Amino acid sequence: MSSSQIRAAIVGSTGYGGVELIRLLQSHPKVTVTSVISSSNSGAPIAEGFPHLTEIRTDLLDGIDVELIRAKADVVFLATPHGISMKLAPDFLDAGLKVIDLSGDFRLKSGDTYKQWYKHEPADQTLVERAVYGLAEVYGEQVANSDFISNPGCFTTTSLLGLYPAVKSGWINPDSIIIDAKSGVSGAGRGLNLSSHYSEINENFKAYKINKHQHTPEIEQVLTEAAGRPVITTFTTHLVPMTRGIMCTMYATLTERRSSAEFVELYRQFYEGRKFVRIRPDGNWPATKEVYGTNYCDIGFSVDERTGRITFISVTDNLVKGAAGQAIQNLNLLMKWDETLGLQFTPVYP
Ligand SMILES: NC(=O)C1=CN([C@@H]2O[C@H](COP(=O)(O)OP(=O)(O)OC[C@H]3O[C@@H](n4cnc5c(N)ncnc54)[C@H](OP(=O)(O)O)[C@@H]3O)[C@@H](O)[C@H]2O)C=CC1
Ligand SMILES: CC(=O)N[C@@H](CCC(=O)OP(=O)(O)O)C(=O)O
Repeated sequence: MSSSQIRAAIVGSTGYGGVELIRLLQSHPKVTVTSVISSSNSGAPIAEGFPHLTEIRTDLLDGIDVELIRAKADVVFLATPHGISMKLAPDFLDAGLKVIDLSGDFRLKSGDTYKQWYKHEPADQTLVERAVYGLAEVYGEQVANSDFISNPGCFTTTSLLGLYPAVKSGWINPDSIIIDAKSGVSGAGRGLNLSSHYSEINENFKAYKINKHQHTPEIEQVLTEAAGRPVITTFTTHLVPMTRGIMCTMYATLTERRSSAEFVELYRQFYEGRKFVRIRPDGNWPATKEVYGTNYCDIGFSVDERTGRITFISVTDNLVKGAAGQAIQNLNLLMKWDETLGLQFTPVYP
């Protein structure tokens, strides 16, 4: 292994986020996965539960052993549930590892807000402040100067990439924003629960966590920073009978008369040089299949002159840009590599 390469460990490697990290990192030119970790199944070959991973080099699941992982890895991804990441991160950071956490534990800067929305005690405030919020296209510079990244939520990434430039520029009234979000079922993770059974989901379309979704304060935290004043928003999530994909349809009132073409230009300038955000031309709106299996976020616009409102459509693959892909993009930024390393895929289509 050349000195420009690093070794990665994945905790929660038997979940959807962890398995996606394994898949994507197999083709990363500078990262070798040296430890895949399971809290419930250590010692077993990973291919036992995931036959599609038969070819991967590191095949035996390790347990959670900080000393062992420190000896084997330079960076650790925590693809673990809320409440668990906050218990694991301190020891890995103390051991000198870089940590990229996919959970919500370090995203909200206010412990009271975390407690209100996640319904359990927040992480240690010093660690919360140390974590850089890894919305890569917006906070990439801070990511590059950190060793501890809090990867954003999947809905949050999709919503914020679609809204941030418009709020930052003052082109929309942030108080008027409504976010209507839909996700494929893998967004709920691999664990079994009634609401994601086949017969509950198939040929069904349902809203959930209305006005209670944990990504609401995360979205508001970033929009507040963009607007320079407090922003609250309406955010509704729906489950769609598909495996991967998120679409956020978002509405806001314009502060001045502007055309869709002007929004296209504003966004192209804002995201110039950022390969994973693709701005659609006027009159062209993205669909989830057009980003499937990739780290892209595609965004389209439609200004309605009749109502003075704009509709934004933003799509991602929840497991890639919404989770494992953005986590790797953040690793690339943190290592000061090209942010696209190991992430240049063409969407799977049809
Ligand atoms: N699915 C998605 O689209 C997205 C998920 N996320 C976040 O990423 C994280 C992982 O999500 P996802 O992969 O979907 O979830 P899954 O439920 O599919 O997997 C979570 C994994 O965490 C491990 N785990 C559970 N309890 C513990 C524990 N006490 N200690 C250590 N590990 C534990 C389990 O593996 P084992 O039993 O083998 O240890 C399990 O496979 C979550 O925080 C989620 O909110 C973020 C964005 C999108
Ligand atoms: C379909 C589905 O259930 N999705 C999950 C979001 C998963 C995710 O990105 O969020 P966290 O990391 O914040 O859990 C949800 O709505 O809670």
